[in-house]
Amino acid sequence: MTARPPLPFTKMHGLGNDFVVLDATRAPLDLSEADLRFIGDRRFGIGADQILVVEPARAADADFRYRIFNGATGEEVEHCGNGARCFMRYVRDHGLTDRDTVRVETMNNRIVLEMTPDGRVTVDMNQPIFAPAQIPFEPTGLAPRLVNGFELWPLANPADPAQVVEVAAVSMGNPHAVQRVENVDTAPVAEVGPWVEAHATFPRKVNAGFLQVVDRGHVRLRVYERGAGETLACGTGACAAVVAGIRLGWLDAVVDVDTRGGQLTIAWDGIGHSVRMTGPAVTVFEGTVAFPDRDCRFT
Ligand SMILES: N[C@H](CCC[C@H](N)C(=O)O)C(=O)O
Repeated sequence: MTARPPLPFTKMHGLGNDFVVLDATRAPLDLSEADLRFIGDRRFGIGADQILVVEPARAADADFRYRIFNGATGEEVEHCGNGARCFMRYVRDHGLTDRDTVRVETMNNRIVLEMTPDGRVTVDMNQPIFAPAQIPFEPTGLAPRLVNGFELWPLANPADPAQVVEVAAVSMGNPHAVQRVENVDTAPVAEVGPWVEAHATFPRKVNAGFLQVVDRGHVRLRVYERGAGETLACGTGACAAVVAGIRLGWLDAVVDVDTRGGQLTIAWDGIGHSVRMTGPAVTVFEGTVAFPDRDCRFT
C-alpha cells in the first residue's frame, strides 16, 4: 500500500473550542470517517473538537463552502459557530480572500463572516429555527410548559424517568436543547448532558446547553456537545441559549455569554431577524499530519 502524502493543517480555537482546519479549495480531500477520527483523536492524532474543511462555493453568490466534522465521531454536522469565526481568520491569513466580509455556504444554511476592527469576527448566523420537524425534535407525550408564550419541553431520563429536565428546543442549523440552571459551576453537565444528547425525541441527537441567567444582558453557559462531549465553548450553543432566553422573556436583545473558554456577544432582534455572534478566533500552529498505515486502530 503506497504511503499517503502528509496533509497540511492549521490548529485553531474559538474560546478553547478547538479545531483542525483543512484547505480543500484546490483539490477535494479524500478523508474517511476513520481518517477524521484519527485527526480528532487527542492521543493517536492531532486532537480537535471539530475538523473544519474549506471548500470552493457551489453557488455563484457565495465565496466558500464550510464543512464541519465532529472530531470524536468523524460525523459531518450542520454548523459550528466558533469554527465559523476561525474559518474567517483562516481564509484571510491563508490568502484565500482579502475581503473583510465573506459569504459562506454550510450544509443547510447561509452565513456571513465579517472581520471587525478589533480583530474579532462577527458572524451573521442567519435565523434560528423553532419548527420541531426542522430541528429535528419529536416531542412525545408530555405537554410543554409555556413561559412567555414559548415552550419548555419536559425530558425524562430514560434510565431514571423520575429525573425530568425542561428544555427549549432551537436549531441554528444544528439542534440544541437548552435548560436553565441556577449555577453552571454546579450543574450536573457530565451526568445529564449524555442522556439529553442521546434522547430519543431528538432523532439526530442534540447539543445540550446549561444556561445560568446573571441578568438580562449577561449569562453563563456550558454545553455538552453532540459528538464531542463538553467543550470549553459552543458558538451555536451560545446563539441557541440567548435566542431561547429572549423567547422565554429572560433576556434582552444583546447578551454577553460567559463560557468556560471566554466571552461571546450574541445579538438577536427577534423572530424574522438573524442572530449575530461576535468573538475571537485564534491560530495556534501550522503542521502536517501523516496518516497511520492500515494496521493502526483507525483503519
Ligand atoms: N457539536 C456540534 C457541532 C459543533 C458546534 C460548536 N462547536 C459550535 O461552536 O457551534 C453538533 O454536533 O451540532
